Amino acid sequence: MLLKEIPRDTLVRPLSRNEVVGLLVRLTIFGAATYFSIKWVVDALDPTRKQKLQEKKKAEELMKQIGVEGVKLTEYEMNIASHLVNPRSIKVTWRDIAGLDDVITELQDTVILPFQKRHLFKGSKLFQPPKGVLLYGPPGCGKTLIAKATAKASGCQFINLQASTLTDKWYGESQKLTAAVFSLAVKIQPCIIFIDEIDSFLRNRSSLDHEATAMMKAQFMSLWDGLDTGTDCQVMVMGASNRPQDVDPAILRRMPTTFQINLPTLKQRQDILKLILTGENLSNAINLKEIAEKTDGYAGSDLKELCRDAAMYRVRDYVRKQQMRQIVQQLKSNGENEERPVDEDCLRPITQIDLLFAVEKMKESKAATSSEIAMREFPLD
Ligand SMILES: Nc1ncnc2c1ncn2[C@@H]1O[C@H](COP(=O)(O)OP(=O)(O)OP(=O)(O)O)[C@@H](O)[C@H]1O
Repeated sequence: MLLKEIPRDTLVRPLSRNEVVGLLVRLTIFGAATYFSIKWVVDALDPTRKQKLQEKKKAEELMKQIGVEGVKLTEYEMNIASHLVNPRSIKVTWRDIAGLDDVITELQDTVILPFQKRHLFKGSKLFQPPKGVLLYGPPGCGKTLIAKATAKASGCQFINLQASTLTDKWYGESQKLTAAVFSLAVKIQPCIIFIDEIDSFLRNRSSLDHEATAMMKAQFMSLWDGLDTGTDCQVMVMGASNRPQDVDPAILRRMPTTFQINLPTLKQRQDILKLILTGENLSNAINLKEIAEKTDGYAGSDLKELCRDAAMYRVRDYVRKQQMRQIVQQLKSNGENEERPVDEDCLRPITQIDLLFAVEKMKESKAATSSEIAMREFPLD
């Protein structure tokens, strides 16, 4: 029907109440349908939608596990929450760390006590847990172990933040995620934000930095400073680094509490070996001091690898012995194809010779890798 065909009276007369209500209902339905259609199209076009849904699900499960319920999280906080570690699920305790008693005692006094005895320190800015702690030293010496044991002992929530979580995102997203790290930590406090290899994440700022990276670092620092405002804020950033000299000095200033975790001394190596071999079937003639003496310059992770290797020799021996027995049994049964069960069913104990073999093997592989690195650093042509 054309507009001019509509009677003039109908056009100029005021609308009745029912007509206004009907118009409003139609407009509302149309608006809602348009909104949901656009939202559906935008969601369908979002390349990260699937990942976001997975992260949301994981985050919700983790929040439930750690007993934080009824806290409303934004989409970005959900993303960060998927990196939460339930302190109760952490297996590492102080007893799993050998030779670092001094570091552990100091950590207990300066970091864990203020978290555990919150009521004693309430209201005082001086007795808050430090806002930043740095663990530094060569690789494989127990920094990650210490961070995990700290989270377990303090009972704090633990955000295990990977640099890539913040840096791999689209332009602008990394800043929103950085903000979410701190806002989430405050919502679920007491909380430790752990950043392994902090040197690669918050390294010396340079003019070569991408604009987004530079902004993210500046924002990280200002949010970190913001934690200082409340006396009851129980959030701490804990960084671990093999190369503290590469960490931005402005970041280092924010981590005044530092713990140096060096390569283990002779006594510490002996303690680490003893701990690693606890519960294993060892021969009586084991002399761990001799092994510790032969492993100068080895990290805790090297000692673990060495013990694993030593333990494997007896497995190889066992398998060979089994094979020999089978051959002998087959020969004895004069070609009868019948397979007899092999009686011996346990491994022999780990011996000193196994450990010494493992030391020699590791020395060779260390020499080979260091000469390979030297070749890479000083190419022949
Ligand atoms: N003091 C120690 N006591 C017991 N085990 C140790 C100790 N130090 C290292 N280890 C062993 O070495 C492994 C690696 O240690 P960890 O990951 O904590 O080292 P890291 O210093 O964080 O190394 P990276 O810098 O490479 O991350 C541990 O899982 C543990 O088995």
